Parts: sequence; structure tokens; C-alpha cells
Amino acid sequence: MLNQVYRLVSARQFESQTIDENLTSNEIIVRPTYLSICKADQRYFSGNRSQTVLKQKLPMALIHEAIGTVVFDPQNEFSVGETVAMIPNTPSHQSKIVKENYLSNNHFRSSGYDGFMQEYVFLRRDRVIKIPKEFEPNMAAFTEMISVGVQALTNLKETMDADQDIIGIWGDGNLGYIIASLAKSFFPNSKVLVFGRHQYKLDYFSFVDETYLVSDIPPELKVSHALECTGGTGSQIAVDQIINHIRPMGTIMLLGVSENPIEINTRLVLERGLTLRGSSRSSRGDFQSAIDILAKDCKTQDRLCNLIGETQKVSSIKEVVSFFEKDSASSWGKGVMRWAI
Ligand SMILES: NC(=O)C1=CN([C@@H]2O[C@H](COP(=O)(O)OP(=O)(O)OC[C@H]3O[C@@H](n4cnc5c(N)ncnc54)[C@H](OP(=O)(O)O)[C@@H]3O)[C@@H](O)[C@H]2O)C=CC1
Ligand SMILES: O=C(CO)[C@H](O)[C@H](O)COP(=O)(O)O
Ligand SMILES: [Zn+2]
Repeated sequence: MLNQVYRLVSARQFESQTIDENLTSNEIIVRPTYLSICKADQRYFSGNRSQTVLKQKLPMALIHEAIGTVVFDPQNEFSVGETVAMIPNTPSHQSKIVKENYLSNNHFRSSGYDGFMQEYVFLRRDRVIKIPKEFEPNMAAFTEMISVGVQALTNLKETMDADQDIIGIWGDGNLGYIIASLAKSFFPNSKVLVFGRHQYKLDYFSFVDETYLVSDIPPELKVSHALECTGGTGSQIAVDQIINHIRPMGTIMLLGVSENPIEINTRLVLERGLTLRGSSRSSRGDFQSAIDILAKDCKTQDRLCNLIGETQKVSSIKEVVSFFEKDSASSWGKGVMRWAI
């Protein structure tokens, strides 16, 4: 079957390319409906990656956060028209030790492999997951990012010591907001504190116990454990501040993606017996947990709806380009495209 794939060929330039795809019985066909933009997509779109990486990964269809409707399932496990989230991570083997999102030869869509900016997406059936009908579709579009939050909080739970008093989240953007929204589901008895750079963003976090501007943290304030959700050069400053505000033997979960290596004060990491653990992407299990948490908890669903930023129906490549630009200039929330190409 001929399919149209909308690939980024160079910064700010997409091209429609026709590919011939054959469906195997283990695959289903999904028509994308709502596509949410991740910072990783923005870095490719704006050419904010090294020339070597761009040369290696482009042309490539962007977007790894999306829902769609089932068009065809040769095994009739999914009904036609059913809404599903698509899982970008496609592992080729399993391991009893390594989680599927850390396996070395897995394929991650929109990071070296075509993402969801396609007319139809052909996926292995274990790479789709049913979305409850009552979920707001713009919010459901960023289920992948919510599942990243589930993965990080699960990793933190696995690693942290018995002190669960105070969880600190550095970063007042999308990822910080998602993790703050999920934190009480994982640590109901912990205080949740958010540290950010902008008061107007911190105002969205009204449901957490305390928020602080990073320029104004009381010197004596200490957290038990911390999650770094800043990225870029902000990561170095955030990690340094966390090291100075974390109790001995605390765990720091690192989530922010930095283009260049950052410096870490290892002397203090050693002295304080800290654990630094990276958390990247998510597994099918994290998608299911994210959906289960939201299905049981309307408050968290409503909070995550407050993260919906710019939304727009897009019917042409020209509209996609202007939507990426609008999303990049937006001061709050996740940009979501209603896919009509
Ligand atoms: N590990 C994973 O699997 C994933 C990682 N990411 C990565 O996470 C990072 C954050 O993404 P996202 O939330 O969408 O981005 P946002 O830009 O929405 O959020 C980052 C926020 O952190 C603020 N910030 C910057 N420096 C600091 C600091 N030192 N202390 C506290 N806050 C700070 C930023 O302010 P300002 O704008 O002023 O800099 C911004 O408000 C990105 O690098 C992204 O690629 C995203 C998804 C999954
Ligand atoms: O957003 C993410 C997961 O949701 C990751 O940050 C993203 O996969 C990083 O990919 P890349 O190496 O291509 O920047
Ligand atoms: Zn992402």
C-alpha cells in the first residue's frame, strides 16, 4: 500500500515522500489524529543538533507523542475507529534485566526512525494501546510524555532510600508539570516541592505543597530526593543546586537532555553519598500505568488538561511549519496538532 510520510529534510523543511508498505499479520494500521510536539522534535526542526547528528538522522518524520484511530487490524483485536496511543519505542528483543527503553538496538520513532507525521502508521500490535473514550484528545496526545513521568518516578522509587519526606522537582516546564502531577500517585505521604525560573509558570503548580524561584531558595531548605527536568544548559545549574539542597544519600533522577556534556561537582556527590540515575523514554508498561492512573483520577486528568498549550488543525506542510514556530514561541504548555493531512 502506498503511504505518504512527511519527513524533515533540513531545518524548517519538510517533504512529502511516498513509500510502499506491506502489512504483516502482527501489525495494524493507524490514522494519526492528534500529534503533540516534544522538545526533541523542536531541536530537529530548528536544526539545533550537531551537523553529524542531523546528517545521520534526517530525512525523518518527526513526532513521537500521538494518538490515532485504528483503520485496519488483520486480527480484529482492535475495532476500526478505536482510539489508541502509539508507542514510539520499538524494541527488537527482550531482556530480563534491561528495561525495553534502555535496550541498545531498539528503534525510537522521531529519533533516527520515522515518527508519526504520516498519512497512516503501520505498527506492531504491541506498540498500540487503547485510550479510554472520555480522555480529552489533546491531553491524550501527550500520553508518551506522561509515561516518561511514570518511568522516572518508578525508577526513583526503585533507587531511593527509606527517606521519602520531600521530593524536589527542578524545572517549571512541561516535564516538571507532568512529574509534579503524578508525584502523589507514587509518593502519597511525601511533600512535593517545585523549583523553577518563572513565577508565572510556577503559578500553574498550585496543587503541589510549595514552589520556589531558583533565585530565592532558603539556604537551609533540603529535599530527600530530586528530579531534574530542565535540560540544555539549565541542567548543569539545576544539578549543582540540587547537590547543594539534597540530604545525604539522596537520589537525583536526571531527565533533561543537554546537547553538550555538562559539569557535575563529583566531590560533593562523593562526600554526600548521592546516587545519580538517568531516566529516558518509557516502556509499554509505563504507557499502561499512565492510562490507569488517569482513568482512576479525574483530578490528575484535569490538571494535565491545563498543560494543553497551542492547538490547531493542520492541513498542509506549510501549516505544520507555522505550527512548530508558534509552539516554539509559546510561553506555556504542549503544542498539539489536529492532523488533517
Ligand atoms: N528523559 C526523557 O525521556 C525526556 C526528556 N525530555 C527533556 O526534558 C527537558 C525539559 O523538557 P520540557 O519540560 O518539555 O521543556 P520546558 O522548556 O517546557 O521546561 C524546562 C523548564 O525548566 C526551566 N529551567 C531552566 N533552567 C532551570 C534551572 N536551573 N532550574 C529550574 N528550572 C529551570 C526552563 O526555564 P527557561 O525556559 O527560562 O530556560 C523551563 O521553564 C528537555 O531537555 C527535554 O528534551 C523531555 C521528554 C522526555
Ligand atoms: O523526548 C524524549 C522521549 O520522549 C527523549 O528526550 C528523546 O527521545 C531524545 O531523543 P534525541 O536523542 O533524538 O534527542
Ligand atoms: Zn519526547
